[in-house]
Amino acid sequence: MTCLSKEALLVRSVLEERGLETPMIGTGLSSAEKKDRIESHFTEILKLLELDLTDDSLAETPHRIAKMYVNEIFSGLDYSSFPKITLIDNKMQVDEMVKVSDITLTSTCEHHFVTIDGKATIAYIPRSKVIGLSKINRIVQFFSRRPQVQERLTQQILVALQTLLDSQDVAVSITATHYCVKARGVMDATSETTTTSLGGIFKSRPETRAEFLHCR
Ligand SMILES: Nc1nc2c(ncn2[C@@H]2O[C@H](COP(=O)(O)OP(=O)(O)OP(=O)(O)O)[C@@H](O)[C@H]2O)c(=O)[nH]1
Ligand SMILES: [Zn+2]
Repeated sequence: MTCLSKEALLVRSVLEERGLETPMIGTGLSSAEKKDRIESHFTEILKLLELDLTDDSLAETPHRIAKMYVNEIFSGLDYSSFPKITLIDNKMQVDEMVKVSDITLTSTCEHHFVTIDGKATIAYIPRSKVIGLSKINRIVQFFSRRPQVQERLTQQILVALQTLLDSQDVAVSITATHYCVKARGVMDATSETTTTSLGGIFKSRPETRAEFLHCR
């Protein structure tokens, strides 16, 4: 069994406590076992669609999907993929907002298992700790690599950062295109969805909230 980092364990326990963890059941299966089983089920799905799996283009598709689910697009279901977090003491006494804009976000809609394609903007006010910038992008990436609803994704990122920074003063905004809205169903090619989660001073102080929401 992989040993989880103390940051991964802490974030998971706070999300569970707050009822924000992705609903999961434990199977006890290894990654290799999961991939084997997913491959075999996808073989059945493709056959039910009457696709010929002896065709050289399709033959490896169940295997590719299994690998993609476990190693890539759903790897954030496993806390052993939680990023290594670098925090440094705020010796430089930064007390103004640090904001990272337009973070690439690619996730998967849990209702239809198609892509959510968006961008995240994240800000925090440093207190005792400053976080390595790329770690913010990596946390976005980790929680995006799950079947998601955008509202939960936004909250998970907020609470993970609040926990790691030991401060409530964090803000997260996500704007995304849902391919379940764009490429099927209602077929709306232009609408975007914005979700925002604000903590601490971002919620309580209108000027800070406005600076986050309106200034680039
Ligand atoms: N709140 C929220 N809803 C989402 C998200 N992703 C997809 N949905 C919605 O989930 C709903 C599922 O509704 P259903 O009526 O069960 O599914 P459906 O028959 O495929 O519905 P249509 O998409 O309207 O064709 C749809 O309205 C989706 O647009 C998300 O991130 N947040
Ligand atoms: Zn959907």
